[in-house]
Amino acid sequence: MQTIDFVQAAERALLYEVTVNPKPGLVDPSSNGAHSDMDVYTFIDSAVSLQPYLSTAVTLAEQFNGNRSLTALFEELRQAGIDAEKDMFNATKGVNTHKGAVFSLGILVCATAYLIAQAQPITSENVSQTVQAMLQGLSEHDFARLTQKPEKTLTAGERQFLKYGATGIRGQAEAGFPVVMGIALPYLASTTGDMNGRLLDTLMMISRETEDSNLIKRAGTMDILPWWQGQVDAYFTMGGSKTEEGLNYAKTLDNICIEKNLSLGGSADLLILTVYMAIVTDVL
Ligand SMILES: CC(C)(COP(=O)(O)OP(=O)(O)OC[C@H]1O[C@@H](n2cnc3c(N)ncnc32)[C@H](O[C@H]2O[C@H](COP(=O)(O)OP(=O)(O)OP(=O)(O)O)[C@@H](O)[C@H]2O)[C@@H]1O)[C@@H](O)C(=O)NCCC(=O)NCCS
Ligand SMILES: Nc1ncnc2[nH]cnc12
Repeated sequence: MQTIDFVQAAERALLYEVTVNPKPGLVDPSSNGAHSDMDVYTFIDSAVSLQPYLSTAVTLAEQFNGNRSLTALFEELRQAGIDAEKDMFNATKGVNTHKGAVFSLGILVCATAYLIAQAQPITSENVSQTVQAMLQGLSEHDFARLTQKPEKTLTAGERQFLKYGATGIRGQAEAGFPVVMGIALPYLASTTGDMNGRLLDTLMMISRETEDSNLIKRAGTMDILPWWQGQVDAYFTMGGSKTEEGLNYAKTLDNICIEKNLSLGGSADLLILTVYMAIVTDVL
């Protein structure tokens, strides 16, 4: 059986993501992007605050009675995730750094620890299938009674489901994270060069393929998605992180995002998941 420190892998993934630069609209060591209330130190504090929760995700998986449905494992994890969100907000003094990651990374840590506990290999196919089994019926459950919820209390993801039918993070997770497993991880594996460039290009690739509810919320329209795809295509046409022109364009995109108050929080979360998977499958 493989010996993997899942918590360390998850912490590395959180810290690698915030370090990558220049990320358009997002926080990194050279820019706070379109976020006036946080910086890279806020993310370090947030990442460290999640350690106990990530350990709990491993323990829940290891102690799970395999005769029950995996949806029961997710329900236990979700309770722990709600507490972890509070720890995160305490650590960041109320700023939302890793709300999406608490959910998504917790699921991946739990799914990978479960596979090892069941003496199964960690492959993207196995992880994706385990996640799908854990989250079966999630969108239907969460979106079922939204029309009865007071308008003011709706989250960005809930609003976008009602307005556009976009299932956001829930849809992505329930499908076993296809952008991570099918696009981002193979893409990262195919890249060469320095770590920062490889991860920056992977983030840009992810953002091209994702309905990022953070981007849609900030823009106030789904029309932002084709516009953003055009920007990413221009970045890659210039050679991406491999050329000075491409890197300068990433900086230009950061300035455009700051000016338009746009951010790619959902894509950043998917990069965290991709790095986590890359570490536990020896791609990185
Ligand atoms: C399922 C939960 C994630 C809760 O979902 P919720 O409906 O509360 O939130 P969403 O708006 O759907 O988005 C959650 C975060 O997921 C990230 N994300 C967005 N799109 C995707 C995607 N396509 N794939 C993966 N991940 C995605 C994103 O996180 C990042 O952005 C954050 C900032 O975004 P946002 O929250 O929109 O913005 P604000 O904080 O308001 O500030 P501004 O930046 O706009 O100023 C950043 O932190 C990243 O992490 C989305 O934010 C889960 O939390 C859950 O299950 N909660 C418990 C709920 C529950 O059980 N309720 C009980 C009834 S069922
Ligand atoms: N680097 C980052 N900047 C802003 N929001 C994020 N959510 C996850 N990572 C982020």
